Amino acid sequence: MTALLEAEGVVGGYGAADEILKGITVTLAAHRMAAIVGPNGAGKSTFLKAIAGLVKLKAGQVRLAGEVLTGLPPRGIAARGIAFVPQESNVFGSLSVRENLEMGGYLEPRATVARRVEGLFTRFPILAEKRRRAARTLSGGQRQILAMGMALMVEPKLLLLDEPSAGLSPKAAESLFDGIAAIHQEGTAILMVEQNALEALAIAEEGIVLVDGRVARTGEAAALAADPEVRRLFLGG
Ligand SMILES: Nc1ncnc2c1ncn2[C@@H]1O[C@H](COP(=O)(O)OP(=O)(O)OP(=O)(O)O)[C@@H](O)[C@H]1O
Repeated sequence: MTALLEAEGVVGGYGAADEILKGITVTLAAHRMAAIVGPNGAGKSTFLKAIAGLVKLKAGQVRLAGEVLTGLPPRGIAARGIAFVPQESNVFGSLSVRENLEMGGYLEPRATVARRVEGLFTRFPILAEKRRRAARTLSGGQRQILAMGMALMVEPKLLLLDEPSAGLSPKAAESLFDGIAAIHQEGTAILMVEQNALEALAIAEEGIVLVDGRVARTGEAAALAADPEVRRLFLGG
């Protein structure tokens, strides 16, 4: 079986600091969910951006279903089925919830957009309830749901989530993780970077521990979360 996502020997970073990622190899099968965890500054967010085409690769390759993505602009990568939800500024504050969702699908035919918006309203009743409200009036958790909803408007094969629970209360984070688990159960592959490592590993199937730009451990998420050495060395106890 061809892996959905293959990152091979990925080296990259920003400007002069072009080796934040020091050779990362990761694969993800279709419909699977992996959580990327590890200490601050390990390069977790940078790795997601490298997959999305927002960080230039100095070496290595990224493939989706066997097709090489390396060198494509972010738009080209998105068109092939990868949707990236950044940590911040991921909704249009002055637009309504419905308009934000419509923006997410602006390249799709109108009837498709209408159908998918209705589907998201069913999946996330809070979005239906607030459909006419400006996105800036939503709570942090609701805004993250909306940002994921916008990404889902193109029915991506792979959803990249950059610290979706950042800044949320524990209760809001829990509810957000329920939403992410539901999206995954409906068949979308997810690669998620999280500070809330144990919560993320609890809903993911696979775990990837990044430390200083390298893969320190990979494995079944539940096994990693239960491993005392992983907890002590990489997850802060
Ligand atoms: N736009 C940028 N320009 C230059 N350096 C950056 C930029 N963004 C991040 N870095 C640096 O890259 C390194 C890795 O950052 P990254 O955000 O990927 O880490 P992380 O593992 O996601 O950790 P955190 O949870 O703290 O965000 C850090 O040293 C950071 O200072």
